[in-house]
Amino acid sequence: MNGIIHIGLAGARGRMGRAVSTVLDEREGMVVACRFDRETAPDLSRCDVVIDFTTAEASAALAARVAEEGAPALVVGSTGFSPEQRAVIARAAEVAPVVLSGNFSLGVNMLIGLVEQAARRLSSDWDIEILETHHRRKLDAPSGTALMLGEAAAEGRGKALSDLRAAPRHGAEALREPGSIGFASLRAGGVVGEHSVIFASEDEVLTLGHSARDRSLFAKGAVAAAAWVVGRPPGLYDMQDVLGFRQA
Ligand SMILES: NC(=O)C1=CN([C@@H]2O[C@H](COP(=O)(O)OP(=O)(O)OC[C@H]3O[C@@H](n4cnc5c(N)ncnc54)[C@H](OP(=O)(O)O)[C@@H]3O)[C@@H](O)[C@H]2O)C=CC1
Ligand SMILES: O=C(O)C1=N[C@H](C(=O)O)C[C@H](O)C1
Repeated sequence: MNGIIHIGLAGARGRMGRAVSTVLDEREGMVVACRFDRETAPDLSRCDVVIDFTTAEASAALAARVAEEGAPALVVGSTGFSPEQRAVIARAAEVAPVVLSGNFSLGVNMLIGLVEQAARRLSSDWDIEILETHHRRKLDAPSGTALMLGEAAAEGRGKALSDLRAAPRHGAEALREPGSIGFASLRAGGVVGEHSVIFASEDEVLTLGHSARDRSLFAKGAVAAAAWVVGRPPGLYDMQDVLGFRQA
């Protein structure tokens, strides 16, 4: 490896692929060994790690190849996965190190801990609602970040998100279920990514939130994750691991 980390870039022509490319241009010790897109089949043998911002389907297909070939390491930023697609990524993580995160920003990964703590401390008569706003071209909803925040809130309540997640509200049967966690998604213009977690009792409202100003922050986090994951044992990691938040 001669000290240089060889990066594969999946989704290289996309918004995030271009942002990662720009960060790597300035980064010593890392070179882009190959760029993949919809038409190009990746030559995985040329990469130590692939940074992947594509689609849930494309990321699952890439993970299936890693599961077969045992390499390279993966940093997966795509969102909108089905349980089956997540299972394919978990299989890849049995043979190679994989960092999977719906958000690579430091701020959101701090927020996850704060939300978990608030949900744990505030009694269940505080309703929890999660609101996210993204640009008009985003394919999936709720965002991957909103789901991670929902999982943190559910963990604070000692439950799995699947037990507490409210059905989308629409029409006459939309009354709030006590203890549920609701999600709302807005799509507008060029918004990079806004997330709020609202805790509301009868008398007061606590809002914890994060605002992303530029995609480069996700790109910098993904590049940091790539530097961290190369040489790790196989396993499914996330940004809490990369940032060392899980050790404390
Ligand atoms: N974890 C995080 O911090 C962040 C995650 N994201 C997530 O990253 C993903 C990509 O976002 P974004 O860059 O905005 O989206 P874009 O649509 O701009 O880019 C996606 C890219 O993936 C390519 N692609 C699609 N299908 C395949 C395939 N089968 N094989 C290879 N490449 C493929 C597209 O190619 P083509 O143009 O030909 O369709 C496109 O270049 C989304 O899931 C988004 O939610 C985004 C920001 C931050
Ligand atoms: O699609 C995006 O743009 C983003 N997707 C991620 C998500 O689904 O949470 C992260 C970020 O909010 C931007």
